[in-house]
Amino acid sequence: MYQKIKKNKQKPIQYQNLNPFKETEKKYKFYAGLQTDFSELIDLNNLNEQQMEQQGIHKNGSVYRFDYPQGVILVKGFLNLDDQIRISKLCMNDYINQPYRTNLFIYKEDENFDKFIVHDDQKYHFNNKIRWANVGYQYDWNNRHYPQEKTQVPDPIQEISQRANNFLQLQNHYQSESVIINFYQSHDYMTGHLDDAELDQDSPIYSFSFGLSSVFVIGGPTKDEKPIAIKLDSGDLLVMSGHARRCYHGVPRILANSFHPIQNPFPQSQLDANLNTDFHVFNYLSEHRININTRQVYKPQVEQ
Ligand SMILES: O=C(O)CCC(=O)C(=O)O
Ligand SMILES: [Fe+2]
Repeated sequence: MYQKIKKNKQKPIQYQNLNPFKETEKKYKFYAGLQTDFSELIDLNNLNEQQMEQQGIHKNGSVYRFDYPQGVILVKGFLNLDDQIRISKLCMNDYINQPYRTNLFIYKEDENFDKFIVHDDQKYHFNNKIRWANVGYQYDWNNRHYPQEKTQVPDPIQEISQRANNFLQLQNHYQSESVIINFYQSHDYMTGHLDDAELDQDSPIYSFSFGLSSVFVIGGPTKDEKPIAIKLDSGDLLVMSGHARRCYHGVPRILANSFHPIQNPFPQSQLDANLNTDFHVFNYLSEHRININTRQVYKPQVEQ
């Protein structure tokens, strides 16, 4: 199911008796002038072994498996910076064009939208009205199902999906069939939802993060279960497998000023008149977040 990425209206929700899921979303949302308590946010860069044990998190190299919700797996730094820039550039330049679809195409606001354009050495432009793009099987909004028609999932996205599945060995055959690419500005958020449109509710969702870090919340099959909140950084792979595939999740917060790759590929000394698009993509990523999540819509042909 696609969720509209929403602009933050900057007003705390006032209702009483919020369910536990909404309560957590509210806690992490950005409200101008209000401080957020991040003390319960799980940042795997900063947890020691004892804290991980207390929270039911099992580490093996860069892979973190969660007891709750069962089936959540986070691989830190799964994609290196080159991959992050290469794939983000494709999202911004290619995957927003026909035959793929975006929210603008569906809502017919403006089909001749601008795409990512480098104006000059210093500037880039991306039409921020584009909130999401969909490649692969196209979800039919009017009839609320996946139609048979489909575009091809582009090779670079197939490749990272296969790489994720091979790395974690979650199932023998994984076919990336429908992919949503979300574009977030720094005050955007995505409300809690289930991804329940796919007939295959058992194959994992592989979800890749690019650019600004975010607060990702995931709870249970209803909003009555209190979710956990995990910090996702650029390059991370978040997996919703098994039980977690059917759990409510969302992104209540994008964290401003949080994109700090260890090595800067564009040191000032190398910046000259030949600036390439990669530099602009890098700058875009320091002010925005891109998420790619891939689903298998139908059951794999070959049984496990
Ligand atoms: O942006 C994210 O990390 C999650 C996106 C998501 O849940 C979705 O597109 O269904
Ligand atoms: Fe989702």
